[in-house]
Order: sequence, then structure tokens, then C-alpha cells
Amino acid sequence: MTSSTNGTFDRRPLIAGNWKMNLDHVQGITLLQKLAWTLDDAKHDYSRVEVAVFPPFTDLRGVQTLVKGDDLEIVYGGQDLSPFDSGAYTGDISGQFLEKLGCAYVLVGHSERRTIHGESDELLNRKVQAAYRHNVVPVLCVGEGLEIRQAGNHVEHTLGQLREDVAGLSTEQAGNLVVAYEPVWAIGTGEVAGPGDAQEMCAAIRAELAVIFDESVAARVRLLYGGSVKASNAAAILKERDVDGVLVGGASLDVDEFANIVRFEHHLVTD
Ligand SMILES: O=C(CO)COP(=O)(O)O
Repeated sequence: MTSSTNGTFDRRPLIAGNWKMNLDHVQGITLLQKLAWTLDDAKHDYSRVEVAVFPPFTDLRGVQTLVKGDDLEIVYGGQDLSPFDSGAYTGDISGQFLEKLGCAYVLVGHSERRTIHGESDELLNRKVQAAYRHNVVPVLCVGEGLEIRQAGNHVEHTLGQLREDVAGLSTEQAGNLVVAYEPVWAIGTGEVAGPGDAQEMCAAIRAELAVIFDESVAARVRLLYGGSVKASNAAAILKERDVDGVLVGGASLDVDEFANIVRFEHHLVTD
């Protein structure tokens, strides 16, 4: 992450909490309310660091009501969406429903969906397109498993996913995209990719975006790291030049831990 001379970042950092299949609709609004209070007490400046949560679908209506009612600056999104817009697709959730619920973002291609639900890059490309049709910004998740990392093919593998998943987007669409690099071996394992690993991949993704689209897209797209992020390691990861945010799983379920990640600037070690 780079900061310009006036102390603001070139790309607004995004700290995102993926709640996965945790917190029912009552627990979800309780946690969100506490998070908002904690960040208010800390006088968090949302215009400087954006905060997003990704609750289960069944929590979204309650989250919307709380955010609207209390005028919260925390934004939110779905964890998945259908490649279709409406119709006979039992169990699917349309991007237009997410848009109507005020979702700013939607996760696409989380590794748990790729591996457990067998989602292919061809399907994920259709989901990315569906998100744009309904004005919900996709947070596209890419990353390699342990075997691929050990074989040294992680960059090639991850860029291959990226190319297939963003195929056909216009430069205007691509400029708003968020990409999360989540090495599968670091998710929920306590194993963290070092800041250098996160930077290596984020730099490669940015360079590839310049090839697929153009330099201005590459300069605008925010790149997140995800995988065992905690308050104790977030600042070092976020200090890297091409890392513009983090996608947090387990630690986002603990209000104080997540609030401390959001406040990473206060933990930045100056050289
Ligand atoms: O998958 C993740 C976020 O989407 C990362 O999960 P953990 O932070 O629990 O490792």
C-alpha cells in the first residue's frame, strides 16, 4: 500500500470481514452494532479506510435495516450470487436481490466455493458478469492450493484464474473490480503467507491487469490479501506496496480483533 505526500492512500484501503456460514441474523446484527460502536469510539475515519462485512444471505436484510437506521458507514455484501438474474433456479440468489438490499460488494470465487462446490472459472466468469449487470462490485477471490505452491506454480495458476474470471469485462467495469489473493493453504490454518508472498502475488496480479486491460485499470484495482489475517499481522501485510486491503475470515467474528485490523495504521511500524 502506498501513501501519497498528503498522507492519503492512492487506493482507499478496504478491510473486509467474511463471516462465512457463521452468525445467524440475530447474532449478525449484534456483532455489527458492536463493531460500529467500537469504531465510533475509536473515531474511525471511514473516508480513509473502508470497512465491509460479508454476512450470510439470511442476515442481509437485518444488516441493511441496521446500517440504514443508524446511518452506519460500514458497507456490506453477499458471499456469492447466481450467474442467472431470475427464474427457476432453486436455491440461487440473484444479483438484483443483492442490489436491492443495498449490497456494495459480492464475493465471487472464494476457494471454499471453488473446492467444496466445484465452481469452475467459466461459471465464475458468468457470476462476475452478473454482479456488474446489477451494480454490485465483485470481490474476485483467486489463489493456489498447497501442492501448486510447493511446485512453484502459484503465480501462473493464480493469474490463469484471473484471466478466465475477468474475460469479457470492459475497462470501465474492470477499474472497479476488487481482487482478493487468498492462498488456500493459509485459510483457517493459522499459516500466513508472509508479507513478501502477498506482495509478490499482488504485484503479479496488478501487472497482469495492465496486460489484460490497461495501466489505468491496473492502477485503480484494489488488491486484498486473505488467509489467517489477525490484528498482529495485518499492519505488516498492509504495508506492502501492492496490497490495498485484507479479507478476514475467523478474526472478523471477534469485534475487538477486527476493529484492531481496521485500525492497522495505528499499528504500522515506521521504518
Ligand atoms: O477465507 C478467508 C477470508 O475469505 C480467510 O479465512 P481466515 O482468515 O479464517 O483464514
